[in-house]
Amino acid sequence: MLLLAAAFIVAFVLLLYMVSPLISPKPLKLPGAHVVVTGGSSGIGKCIAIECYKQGAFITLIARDENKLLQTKKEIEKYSVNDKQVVLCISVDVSRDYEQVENVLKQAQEKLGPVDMLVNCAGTSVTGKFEDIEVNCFERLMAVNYLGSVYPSRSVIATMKERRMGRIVFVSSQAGQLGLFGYTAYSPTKFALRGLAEALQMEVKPYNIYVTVAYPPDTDTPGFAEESKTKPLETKLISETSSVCQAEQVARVIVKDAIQGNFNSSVGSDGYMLSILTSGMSPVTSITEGLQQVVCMGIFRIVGLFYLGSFDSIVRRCMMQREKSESADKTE
Ligand SMILES: NC(=O)C1=CN([C@@H]2O[C@H](COP(=O)(O)OP(=O)(O)OC[C@H]3O[C@@H](n4cnc5c(N)ncnc54)[C@H](OP(=O)(O)O)[C@@H]3O)[C@@H](O)[C@H]2O)C=CC1
Ligand SMILES: CCCCCCCCCCCCCCCC(=O)[C@@H](N)CO
Repeated sequence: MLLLAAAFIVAFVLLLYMVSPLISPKPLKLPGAHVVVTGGSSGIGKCIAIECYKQGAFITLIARDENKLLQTKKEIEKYSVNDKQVVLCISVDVSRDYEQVENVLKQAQEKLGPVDMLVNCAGTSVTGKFEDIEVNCFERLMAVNYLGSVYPSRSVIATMKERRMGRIVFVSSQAGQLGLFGYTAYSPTKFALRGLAEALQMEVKPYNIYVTVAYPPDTDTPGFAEESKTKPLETKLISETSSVCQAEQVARVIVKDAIQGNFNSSVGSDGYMLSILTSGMSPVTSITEGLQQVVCMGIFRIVGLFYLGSFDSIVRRCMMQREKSESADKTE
């Protein structure tokens, strides 16, 4: 009886593998492709642009600061693999005005052809206690991190559907998979990208367009350095649970997953566990991935509960420390 059950499971898994080409997309060919990277003038976005350029792509960089854009263009051009490659720079705020974003993307497509891959990486972060964060920060972060990904994506999707091909990448964050002390303004903007990505993927899959959501851990970038200046102690201590990654490494993983059309992109062992644990009703792009989720989810929840316990104790310790030093101040 047991043997029969085992044989049945093996046969079922084999069957799944036989149909797996049906759900696994064909890899995108980067040589000669047009890749647009918002936030391409710094940090993770810059490294994604370099990674694609090294593989023969034509690049459009989008960000606000023109000087930073030009400087990055020069830096990227050092990695050219043929003399036809172009790096185009566009200075625009991705979160201000939809028409403007649509216009500049039209111009970019006139120059470098239709967009094969759009990487939404422009983003920013503010940390602090809920009551200490200015109300307009909640609006600004939602505008830049969320709407700033909606606008460029909406601008290129019609052409991608016509061509029956394309890749759209959203750069979320580990803070888009779980909420942590200090991230009340930032986390929701990154969670929002996941909802957008799931709904959009269901719409565009029949058109052979694949959506990737990347969840990087803390990564050594100018943006991270800026964020660290005002980070609450709790957030720092909790984040130290996982180590800081290099932007080059994060970019390599994101580009690889986007080319393959993987819905999920994570880095490191914490990233792996978090992605399995929070896979919910997100689409799968390989049988192996689905099986890993089914088998590991329960175990990772147990691991996760220990993490949550340690985070709670960090927060409690910091609170008691603060109260102690405050009462010491008063008695002085
Ligand atoms: N570094 C980290 O620890 C992590 C980062 N992330 C996410 O990765 C992305 C990149 O982060 P990181 O490399 O650290 O960021 P950086 O601050 O180093 O770079 C941000 C880039 O986005 C551009 N940008 C910011 N706002 C706008 C805007 N309104 N319109 C157009 N461009 C804009 C910036 O250029 P300019 O200012 O000139 O416009 C710059 O090119 C962000 O979405 C971030 O949330 C996720 C997880 C971890
Ligand atoms: C089984 C479950 C394992 C859970 C492990 C959890 C580890 C939590 C560490 C979270 C670090 C927060 C990253 C935010 C990065 C970010 O987006 C900003 N730095 C942007 O500037």
